[in-house]
Amino acid sequence: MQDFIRIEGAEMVFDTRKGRFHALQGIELRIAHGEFVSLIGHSGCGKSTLLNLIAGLTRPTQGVLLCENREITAPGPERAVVFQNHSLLPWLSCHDNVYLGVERVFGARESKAQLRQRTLAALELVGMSHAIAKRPNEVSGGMKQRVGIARALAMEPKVLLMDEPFGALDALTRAKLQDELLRIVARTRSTVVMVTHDVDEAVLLSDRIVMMTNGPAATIGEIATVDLPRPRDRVALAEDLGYIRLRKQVLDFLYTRHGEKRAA
Ligand SMILES: Nc1ncnc2c1ncn2[C@@H]1O[C@H](COP(=O)(O)OP(=O)(O)OP(=O)(O)O)[C@@H](O)[C@H]1O
Repeated sequence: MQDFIRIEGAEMVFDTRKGRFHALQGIELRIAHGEFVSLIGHSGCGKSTLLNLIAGLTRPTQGVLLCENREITAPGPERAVVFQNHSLLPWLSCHDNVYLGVERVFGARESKAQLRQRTLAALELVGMSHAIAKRPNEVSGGMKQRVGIARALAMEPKVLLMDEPFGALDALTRAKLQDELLRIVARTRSTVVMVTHDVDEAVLLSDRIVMMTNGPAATIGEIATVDLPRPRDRVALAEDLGYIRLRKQVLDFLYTRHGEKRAA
């Protein structure tokens, strides 16, 4: 399998007012084209820091990150990011929020009609065709998140980087969007790297789950391969022995072997 993203010996040290803070060390990871990889670990272990390195929003203090054999040195349209809080522009309609991203990527070579077509197709993919004229404050949290995902998908990124994309949603909306993401990714065959705190979400969606140790100097502790067949059905999986085993493997890692350190 050809590596699509390669992370070699990545380390991240932040300069803070209290001195240097060693967030990540010795990160080695290879992600194949079309793979869905989750990053899971306790709060503050460095999941977002690692995602930001892949996004090119920050540079590692040591090591190298490559996307298709090219070093990642800055953000690029081939690596779209979806954040927990949708980050839509409040003064633009849902349509225009997506259109803006589409225009940035394809505006130089495509007509306005083509750009509009891309925008509408992406909004349809996430089930938001009915609300294209609404502004973000006129739709629910789950709908805003869908528009954020549509904006990222419409830019046809080679990799979708998601930082707890469903973290701010209620459990039912979250389940619905997870199922939708499963369908979308099956259709688009996107490569996805997703940060999550949610063990069930990680097992349901991923091909591999990257479990991170606690910081400071967090690193990859273990990687679980999720060999459950797709398409996956959350209700059927609840009784699947493979699913239960994987869930336990991640829970053991997080709570038995790498329990969160508590202040005394
Ligand atoms: N710009 C920064 N400057 C200084 N320290 C930082 C910076 N960004 C992150 N950190 C520190 O690095 C560590 C990892 O942070 P990060 O946000 O990556 O963790 P996380 O696993 O994503 O946490 P959470 O699950 O709570 O979102 C934390 O201790 C955080 O305080």
